[in-house]
Amino acid sequence: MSKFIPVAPDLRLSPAPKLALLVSRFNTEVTHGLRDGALAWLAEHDIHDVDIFDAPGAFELPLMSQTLAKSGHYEGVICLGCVIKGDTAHFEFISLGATVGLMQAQLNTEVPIAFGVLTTYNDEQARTRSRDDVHNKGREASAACVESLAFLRHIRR
Ligand SMILES: Nc1c(NC[C@H](O)[C@H](O)[C@H](O)CO)[nH]c(=O)[nH]c1=O
Ligand SMILES: CC(=O)[C@@H](O)COP(=O)(O)O
Repeated sequence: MSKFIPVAPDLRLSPAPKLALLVSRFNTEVTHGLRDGALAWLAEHDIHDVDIFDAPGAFELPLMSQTLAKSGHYEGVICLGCVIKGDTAHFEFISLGATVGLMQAQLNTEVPIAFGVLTTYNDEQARTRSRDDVHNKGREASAACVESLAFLRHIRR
């Protein structure tokens, strides 16, 4: 018979993990909202040991996050960014590069790398996902990173 194995139901980990938060400067008014949401969620879960780094844009996130993950200093990396559709195909390439690159980095390093990158059709969609409320996607990225690393701790113990 199958059984459900809850690994860390309340996501309060002991010892608390050290994390890296990598924040794209492109569309800063949005990415800083994501950053604040991510940090708020972490603080609510007693995670305070977080090093914050800037990235120029979403396209740079894969290499920079892979380097952070490989450094051995961090148990998880949370990437935050915002790509908003413009007039050209640029949006598709940046979004695809970031998505595929972050997945590759996560699998290459076996360190959780959260994808907190908005890929929206307009400014309003980006604003509603980066406000100081429960819909903030930075909060979601922090939760995903911590849940993944709780799982990895449990399986690798
Ligand atoms: N247009 C957006 C970008 N573009 C910049 C790229 O991410 C990159 O920094 C540049 O191509 C140099 O390599 N970045 C975003 O994060 N969001 C955008 O909407
Ligand atoms: C991510 C984008 O598409 C945007 O910043 C670039 O705009 P455009 O396609 O109008 O050059």
